[in-house]
Parts: sequence; structure tokens; C-alpha cells
Amino acid sequence: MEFVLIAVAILVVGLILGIGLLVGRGRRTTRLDEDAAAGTTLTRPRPPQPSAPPAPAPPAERAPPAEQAQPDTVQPEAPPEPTAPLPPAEPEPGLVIETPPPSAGRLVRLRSRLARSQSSLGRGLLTVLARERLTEDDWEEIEETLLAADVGVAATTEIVERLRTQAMVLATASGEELRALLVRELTAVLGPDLDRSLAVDRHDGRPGVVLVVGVNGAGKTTTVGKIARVLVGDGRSVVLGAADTFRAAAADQLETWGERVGVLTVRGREGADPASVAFEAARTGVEAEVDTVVVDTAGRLHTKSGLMDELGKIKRVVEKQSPVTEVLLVLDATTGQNGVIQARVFTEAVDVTGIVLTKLDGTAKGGIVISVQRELGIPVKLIGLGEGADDLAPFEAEEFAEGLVGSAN
Ligand SMILES: Nc1nc2c(ncn2[C@@H]2O[C@H](COP(=O)(O)OP(=O)(O)OP(=O)(O)O)[C@@H](O)[C@H]2O)c(=O)[nH]1
Repeated sequence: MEFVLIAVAILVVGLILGIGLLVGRGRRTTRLDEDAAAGTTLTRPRPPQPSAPPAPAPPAERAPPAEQAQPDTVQPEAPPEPTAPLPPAEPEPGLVIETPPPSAGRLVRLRSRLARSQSSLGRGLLTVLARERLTEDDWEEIEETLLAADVGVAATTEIVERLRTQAMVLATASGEELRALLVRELTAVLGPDLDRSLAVDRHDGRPGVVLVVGVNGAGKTTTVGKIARVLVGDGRSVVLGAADTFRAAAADQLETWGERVGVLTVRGREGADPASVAFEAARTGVEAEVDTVVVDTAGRLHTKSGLMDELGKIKRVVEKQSPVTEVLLVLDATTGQNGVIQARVFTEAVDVTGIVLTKLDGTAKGGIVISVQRELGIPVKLIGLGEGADDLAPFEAEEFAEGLVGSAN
């Protein structure tokens, strides 16, 4: 009996201790949360910080319609997302607004930047073509030179065939004549008659909207800034939209580009809905009656359907305000065939109307212009030839071919 009483007593003491421990833990949890609210330990999401200006609720007619993922299904209107744009940064005191040069003739000024392509492609071809009688080995060398410069198989075959038909002429041609002939042949495969004009004009009393798409790091944000300068230099009024809300620095970067040429940048908070920022940019452009709104987008290649949804939504939402007149895909020329594969994903997601090839100054593979155009069936409209603010030029087939082949001496 005594034994039983001792066992019961031990059990009761154990129970009391166990309950005490559990209660203690519960308190600790509570305390952590209280600490978090006081700003010492963060264990749950914080409420919005006071440093961010409170977002005024946008009036109903101004708010972009929230849309669902499926582009072609009509969804009931959901409440708008609170993504009012942040006010533009105050311009720095004493900031001088620059007047960029017009875009015409820029490629002539910048074509010496194609030096790396020129020495491997242009000079390589001229050296072989200058040989007295071209053997099969020589033709193979020509083919290899073209392929090494990323001209692509189909265009390489075409160029070699065209040159072969002129073998008689080649045999007697002077250095200068050979040069001219090569420029002519390269110009022909570059599509001299393609329409490369940028659709940036107002339509039905509303601004033309240019969406700029592409993978991160291709030079997209820089290119949007440079495009703003091209447009301002050509006498157009512009609003920029920083819809690459994925990276906060991208909006800062764009704002700086805009400020330099007196152009307003509409931006949202980091992580805001890109479509809402694009919508606000278009709305601002409509209200300010500018010629063109240029929108930088985030180039996340998470999944093809995700990209399609995002770009499709941006386009549809913007078009509630103003027509999307141009969709430019920015590609890094130094990424070669990889870039072309990435490009395909974008062309399937959105109706791309023009290509911008950046960083052509840093590559020996200038032939990428030819292969990208052919493989995607979309004209190259602008090319990036350096990090300078005005190192973006409208593409011109003959001037580009001249740059690849180089001068006669
Ligand atoms: N050499 C050279 N550099 C360029 C050219 N265009 C852009 N760049 C550089 O490429 C780098 C990337 O440019 P960004 O504009 O930040 O690239 P992005 O695609 O916007 O990247 P995210 O903002 O991360 O999406 C920068 O250092 C640019 O200066 C070009 O034509 N030539």
C-alpha cells in the first residue's frame, strides 16, 4: 500500500512539472512576438514601415484592372491592387538637362566599335578572297570564318554560294573591289529592305507605347535609358515606366537616365505588380500628352507560362490606356546561340516587333545580327555599341556591313 502511495505521489509531482514547462514555453512564444512588434526580433511580417510614403488608394477609373493568369478568358473584375506609383525623385539641385544628339548617322560614328568582328570576320574573309585562285580548302576556310562569327548555317551557305558565283570576278578584282563586293554581299544577307523604323508615334491622340523585354543582364534597363535619349534627341516627348519591379536598383537606374534628359519615370515599390506600374506609366503619358511611353519590364525566365502571363497582362493592361506600338526584345550579342534560344521564349510569350542587340562592341561575333534576324524572322532595329549614354544606334544594313569589313587600308 505504501508502495502504491509513493508511486501516485511521484506521478502527481511529474504531472505538475510537465504542465509548468509547457506553460513556460507558451509564454516564451508570446514574448518573442511581443519583442518583434517592438522591433527587436522579427518573427512575423512587419506592418508597412513608416519610411515608405503611404500609397493613396487610386481612384477606381485609374486603377488597372486586376487580371487572372489565363490571357484569353474573361475574368470577373477583382479589386485593384494598391500600387500607386511613388512620386518621382526630386531632381538634384543644379542638375543640367542634356540634349542628346539625333539618332541619324549614329552607326557611322560608332561603327569602328565593331573592331573585334572586323578583325576576325571582315579581315579574315578579305584575306582568303584575295588569294589568286580559290581552292576547295579556301572555300571551307571562308565557311568556317562565317560560322565562327555566328552568321549561322543557312546564311553562311547563302553567302558562300553567292561568292562562288562571282569566282571569275574575284580572281581579277583589286583589293578595293573585293572590299566593295564583300560589303555588297553582306548587306544583301542583312536584309537591306526590312522595315526597321521604330513605331513610337502617337495613335488616335494617345502616346505610342514601347515595351522593352528580355532577360536580366542583357542590357535592358540601360537600353531603355538610351532609347529615351534617342527619342528625345529626335525631338519627341517621353515618359518612362520602371516595370522591372523585381530589382529596385533598376528603377533607380532608369530614373537617373530619365532625369538626365528631363524625362519623367513612373515607378512602383519593389515587388509591385509590373502591370500596374506599366498602366500608370501609360496613364501618365496619356495625361501629359507625350509622344511615347517606354516601359522596362522584368525579364524573369522562371517558366514560359509565367513569362507569358506577365508580359501578356502588361500588354493588355497598358492597352486600356494607349496602344502598344512596339515590343522590343533586348538580346546580348555576346551570348551567341544561347541568346537565340532565350529569344524564342520571349517571341512565344509576346508579339515581338523588333530586336535590340547589345554589346556588339565586345564581341567578335557580329554575324549574330544575321542569324538572329533569320532565325526569329524579326528585324534588328537598334544595336548597342558601348556603355556610353549615346552608344545605341538605329541599325542600317549597309553601314553595318561596312563596319564588319572595315576600310580599305
Ligand atoms: N559594352 C557594352 N555594355 C553594355 C551595352 N548595353 C548595356 N551594357 C552593359 O550591360 C550591363 C547590364 O545592363 P543593364 O541595363 O543593367 O541590364 P538589364 O538587362 O537591365 O539587367 P537587369 O536590370 O538585371 O534586368 C551594364 O553594365 C551596361 O552598361 C552595350 O551595348 N555595350
